[in-house]
Amino acid sequence: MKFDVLTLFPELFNIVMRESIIGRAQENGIIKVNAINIRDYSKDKHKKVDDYPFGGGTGMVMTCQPVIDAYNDITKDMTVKPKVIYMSPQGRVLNQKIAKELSTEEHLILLCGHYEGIDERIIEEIVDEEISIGDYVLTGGELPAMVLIDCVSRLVQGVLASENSYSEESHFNGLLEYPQYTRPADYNGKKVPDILLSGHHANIEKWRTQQSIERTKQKRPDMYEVYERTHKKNL
Ligand SMILES: Nc1nonc1C(=O)NC1CCNCC1
Repeated sequence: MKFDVLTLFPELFNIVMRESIIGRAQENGIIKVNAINIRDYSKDKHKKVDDYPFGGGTGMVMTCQPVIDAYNDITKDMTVKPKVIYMSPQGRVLNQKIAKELSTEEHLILLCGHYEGIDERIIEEIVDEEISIGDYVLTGGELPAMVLIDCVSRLVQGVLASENSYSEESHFNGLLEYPQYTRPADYNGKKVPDILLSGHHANIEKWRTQQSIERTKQKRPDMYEVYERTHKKNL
């Protein structure tokens, strides 16, 4: 899976996306993150990429020309144009279900805004979808793009050790994940639940499912309500 990222700060991606699981997935050729510097496409003699908003107002707006030319350049030889996602607080809020959907795409182009925002005509011209990482406002779209790349990439086959790595995680099955423990079995008098030391896998699985249901009910009643509706008979 390939991510082309249109950004004013490509170095952020070159540093963060070469570490840990995502970095290894890139080394193994399973995913590719290609950051493109929008500023390189500016035709302004000072390489400007923003300007004052028509109608007044504070802050600056990213101009059309560099972004559209960057998009046209990276897609000029593509017969099938990849989906373009603009990271924006106005988009649908990213969740595990959306991440799963996006993980089936071969190629995505992510557009990172900066300043107050981008000229609306960019959205009209090249953007297929806006996605938000939450209802708050950041200084740039780079962190949201990295969040999306991370949560989508880990669902791509071969990135994690096995599918089991995420199939019981929070949000994957509509529940929050059960509590996790590792050695030592007794830490400062805090003991690991005996069931986890029993070696009885069926009982362990039952306990874990019950723990997931209970903590979802307690921490995310909104999620629990959906789970209860769809699993009424089993509860
Ligand atoms: N929340 C967000 N999810 O995706 N992008 C988000 C965001 O706050 N973007 C900023 C909005 C103001 N201009 C700079 C970028």
